[in-house]
Amino acid sequence: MEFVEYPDREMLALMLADKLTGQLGQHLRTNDRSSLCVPGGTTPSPVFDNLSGNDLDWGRVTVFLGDERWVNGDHKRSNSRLLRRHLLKDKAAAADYVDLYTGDPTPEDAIEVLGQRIEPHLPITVVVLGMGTDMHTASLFPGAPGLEQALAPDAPPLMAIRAEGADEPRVTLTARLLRNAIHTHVLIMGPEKREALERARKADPVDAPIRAFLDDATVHWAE
Ligand SMILES: O=C1O[C@H](COP(=O)(O)O)[C@@H](O)[C@H](O)[C@H]1O
Repeated sequence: MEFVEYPDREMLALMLADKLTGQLGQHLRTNDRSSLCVPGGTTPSPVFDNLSGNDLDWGRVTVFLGDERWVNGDHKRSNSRLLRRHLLKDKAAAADYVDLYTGDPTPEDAIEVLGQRIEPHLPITVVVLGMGTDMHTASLFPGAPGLEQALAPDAPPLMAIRAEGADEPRVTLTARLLRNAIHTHVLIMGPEKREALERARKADPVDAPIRAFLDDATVHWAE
């Protein structure tokens, strides 16, 4: 694991956005298309705001979330809503977006079609993961029924998750897809998440799902 500490959140947002742009651009030099998998939640919007204005051949980039909350796209807890407001605008409006919310009554109803939507964009070129203070990442929550399967090397591409720590049913990419990304970044801010990261480093992925991704990740942190 590489750990990068920034003097402040603004600097983190600027420098991480440039790093992601560079890695996607480099990949596009030798490939027709690149894929960018990003987190939702409360942390990444400043990174997205910077990223959306960066020069990149966005028309050859496919963007999707690592997880989605099973709510309408205009709901305030929708991760897609966050992306539409902060990432899929400006220069990045040209990117292709694969929405994980289908409008089906439950995420279980959509799992098969979502697998088909994501499959053409694998392996993920660049994944950015967030983390909660409970050490969940994407919607891989400690204690969630099915978590062991979602962490297994033979997991399906996506799974529906219903966890105590989550307010609504979710859909998540499984560890198999997320771990196979070419470049892996973890984005965390604040002292509580830094402490959680230290706990996760000593834990088992079943108790601290973010642990499954740390060995190959660059962790970006600012107070
Ligand atoms: O519920 C979620 O939580 C994590 C962490 O979110 P944050 O609000 O603590 O930044 C996020 O990475 C995930 O995509 C989201 O659905």
